[in-house]
Amino acid sequence: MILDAHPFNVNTKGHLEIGGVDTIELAEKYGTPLYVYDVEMIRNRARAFVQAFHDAGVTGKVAYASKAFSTIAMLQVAKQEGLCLDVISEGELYTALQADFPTEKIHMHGNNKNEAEIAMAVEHDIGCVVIDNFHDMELLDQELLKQNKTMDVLFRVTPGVESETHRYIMTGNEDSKFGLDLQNGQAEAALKKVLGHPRMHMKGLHCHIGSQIFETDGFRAATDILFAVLEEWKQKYQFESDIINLGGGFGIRYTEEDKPLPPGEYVKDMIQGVKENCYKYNMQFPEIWIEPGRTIVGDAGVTLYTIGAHKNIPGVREYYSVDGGMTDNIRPALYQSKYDAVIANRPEARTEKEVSIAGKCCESGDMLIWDLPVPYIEDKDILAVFSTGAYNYSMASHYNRLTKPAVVFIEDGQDHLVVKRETYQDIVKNDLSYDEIKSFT
Ligand SMILES: Cc1ncc(COP(=O)(O)O)c(C=O)c1O
Ligand SMILES: N[C@@H](CCCC[NH3+])C(=O)O
Repeated sequence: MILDAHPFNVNTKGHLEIGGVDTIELAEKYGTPLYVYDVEMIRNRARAFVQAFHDAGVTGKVAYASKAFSTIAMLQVAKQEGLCLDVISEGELYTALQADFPTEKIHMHGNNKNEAEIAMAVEHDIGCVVIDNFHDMELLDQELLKQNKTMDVLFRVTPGVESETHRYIMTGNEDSKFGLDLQNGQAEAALKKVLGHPRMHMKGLHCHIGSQIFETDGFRAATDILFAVLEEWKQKYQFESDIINLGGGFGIRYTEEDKPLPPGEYVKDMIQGVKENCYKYNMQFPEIWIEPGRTIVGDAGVTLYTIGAHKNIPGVREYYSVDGGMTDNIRPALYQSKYDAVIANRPEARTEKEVSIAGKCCESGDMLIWDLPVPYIEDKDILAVFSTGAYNYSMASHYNRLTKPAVVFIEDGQDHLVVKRETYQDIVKNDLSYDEIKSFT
């Protein structure tokens, strides 16, 4: 049964519940589509990563990759759990500042950081900037000079490891827009520029090999490559890395087919890989940093939709449409991602047929789930799609002028609205009418 693959219960009314709260009541109270998060699950994931370092007696930093789901309340949860934070844009940094996130725990990524982003990072004395290319380095240097400050930096490098994942979420391979290339000498040329630099303090290497990865081999391979380079740099430049950042990318369960490792397993294996390399090259043991995004929030999130139109094409397919779609979950259209779902008002009912769940956008590709086993379906049933906590709200759009759904957190058996549903006024608030244009000229 689909429900068995997901950590949610059914209450005495026979309804799906999240953190002890009835999803049907949530749908009635807040409307649909609705993103709902079980905050205890988020906290447990964060704690599992932190605990794994603690258990191993190793200094590690767990930075939540805020791109997965960035809202003020979420970043406050990350802060309460003592995590560090990755941001890749002014908007993500701004959200962190609004959440009063300790700036020294913020790391800035991005393959095209602009002057304003770098200036903001320097102004707020964030923990470090991850240099992705020479353009970054140049801008950072100028800004540090201007503000008369210093900054810790890491280099994001592409180790040339191909992770077993969709091509669009693979990032550690050589042919990637991200990072300084290790093979062709780019990273070494960058190192020469920062060594002994008065304002940039080179702290170590970073790599992120991809996303939704279920085994540890890729991380191990990347670690070996990073250390081989570090050994060369130690010999040539007496450089030793204080930090090794192995990125994020740990897989979660979307459907039964996905077999994720517990967070601690990834960490244990990474630590082992770093230990072996330090021993091999007789190097100091660096701090190990990781950057989980999806694993922290992914399966803690569920999206509730109301089922509307039904189209049966006998012998071909039965479609049910919901009141959201690619605007609140672009992943099936972008990566052919698969999702599980149940009818939240009768999640345990016997399945009778397979149907496909369509969104309401004007795109044939706006499909959320193909061939979902379901019981009988009635108009206005509530569909709960699992594992929508990462890269759904954060990648939402206004296509077809749909408003972005509200976000509700469930904690201690209580529901809290943490992002209001957008209104149509929100949608047009930046539009200028012809009357307004004329008044400017
Ligand atoms: C540099 C970096 N760190 C961390 C992450 C988070 O990845 P995930 O959400 O798969 O853990 C990403 C996104 O893939 C990334 O690009
Ligand atoms: N957004 C992607 C992953 C890429 C994350 C950032 N490098 C997803 O939904 O799976």
